[in-house]
Amino acid sequence: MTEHLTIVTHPLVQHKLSIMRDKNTSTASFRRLLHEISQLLAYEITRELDMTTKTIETPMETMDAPILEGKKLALISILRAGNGLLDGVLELIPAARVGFVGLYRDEETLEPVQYYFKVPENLEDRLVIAVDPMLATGNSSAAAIDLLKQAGAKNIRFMCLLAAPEGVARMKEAHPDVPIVTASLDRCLNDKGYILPGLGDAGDRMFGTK
Ligand SMILES: O=P(O)(O)OC[C@H]1O[C@H](OP(=O)(O)OP(=O)(O)O)[C@H](O)[C@@H]1O
Ligand SMILES: O=c1cc[nH]c(=O)[nH]1
Ligand SMILES: [Mg+2]
Repeated sequence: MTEHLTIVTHPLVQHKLSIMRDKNTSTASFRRLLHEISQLLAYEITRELDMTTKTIETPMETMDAPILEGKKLALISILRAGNGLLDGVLELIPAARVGFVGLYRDEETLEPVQYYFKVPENLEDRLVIAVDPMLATGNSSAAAIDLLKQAGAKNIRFMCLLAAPEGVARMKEAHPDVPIVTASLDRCLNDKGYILPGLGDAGDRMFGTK
């Protein structure tokens, strides 16, 4: 991908996102819509995957059919809210390897606190797609991508549902080589680091906590 930021403006994505933003939307609906949107974002983030061909026999004749090239992908969920995007993408790319980076944001400092890290081997040979619905200050995603690079990842893309301009700028400074695919670039952060207009705390809304 060449663009640093891609906003998926497809009407289906935007319609589903508006329902998710509504504070009266239930936990069950929120989770289902995030699952659906994850697949539409996956369609965009995988648009330029490298292809090769394989010779196959159709019932009619022989053909060189297009297939994905290279090693399998690695999908990395930034816990816990990343899991809301993970399953949908994994349905589309069932052979992908999966890793987890456990981070939560300290509510006072807005700095990420790491509690877990487990990723597939040979990250350097894989396309790595990191997923987290919210890019707010960018501290969590920048830290997660630091860890993935330390583990060897070289070709990384980041998928989120909502991005704040502050988070996009932070990512561009820290990781200019990591393209971001999002459903929306929102207005700004509030003084507690929440995205406006946003949708609240994605983890709490999808898991019914708080
Ligand atoms: O860009 P930032 O300012 O770092 O904020 C974004 C982070 O905040 C949320 O996670 P949270 O800390 O709420 O943890 P959770 O996923 O366990 O709910 C979200 O899922 C991101 O990981
Ligand atoms: O608005 C925000 C910001 C960070 N994390 C969330 O879940 N929501
Ligand atoms: Mg998180």
